[in-house]
Amino acid sequence: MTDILDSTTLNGSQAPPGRVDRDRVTDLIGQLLVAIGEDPTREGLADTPTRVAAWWNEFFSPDAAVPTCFAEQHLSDQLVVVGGVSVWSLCEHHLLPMNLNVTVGYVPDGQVIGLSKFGRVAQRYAGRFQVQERFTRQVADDIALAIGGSDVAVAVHGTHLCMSARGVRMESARTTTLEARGRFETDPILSQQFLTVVATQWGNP
Ligand SMILES: Nc1nc2c(ncn2[C@@H]2O[C@H](COP(=O)(O)OP(=O)(O)OP(=O)(O)O)[C@@H](O)[C@H]2O)c(=O)[nH]1
Ligand SMILES: [Zn+2]
Repeated sequence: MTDILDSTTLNGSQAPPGRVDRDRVTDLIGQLLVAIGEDPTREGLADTPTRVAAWWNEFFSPDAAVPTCFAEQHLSDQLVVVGGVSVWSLCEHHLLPMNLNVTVGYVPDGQVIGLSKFGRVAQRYAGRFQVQERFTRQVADDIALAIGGSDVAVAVHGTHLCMSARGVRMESARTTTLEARGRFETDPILSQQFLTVVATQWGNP
């Protein structure tokens, strides 16, 4: 397990993905089809390598800028929670999809973050090979950077196809990760308020 979850990959400093060589991927997918006993020239598969290469190109997100913030001097004590941010990533152990349902909470201190940016931050880190724990930390890091403070909480509810559709085959298994920083770590009332909103948003999936 150590090589899967070591401190290098969990510390949020993962390099952004590089450029996809679509011609090479197309060629390799054709080879993969042969290797698993298929005929890549048959009608139904003829365009599959090109489509799969297009998908890999689409999957890897470009690196994004720091989220836009707006000055709101009078706001310094309000809990803001943005939920329903659902993104698809790929687990880096099996290259199978994971759905990550993200809820972010923060306390503005003189500025607020543009609401769409929570989705953009989540998409940025979903568009690479991931483990849920690292994704959760990376989202928290970016939001903390944007607000220039540490009062940030990120909760992620994950469904991993590598656990549901193969291997141990537990369809209902869900993984929850929570990164609570600053006042979300030290203030039990704020923490409870955030978790109550999270529970309300997630319902009983
Ligand atoms: N901690 C963590 N583990 C993950 C995540 N995604 C997948 N995994 C796990 O990564 C592990 C890989 O284990 P291995 O023993 O190397 O691979 P495997 O033989 O295919 O394991 P099984 O999935 O148990 O069949 C599995 O336990 C997966 O459930 C994730 O986001 N976080
Ligand atoms: Zn996996």
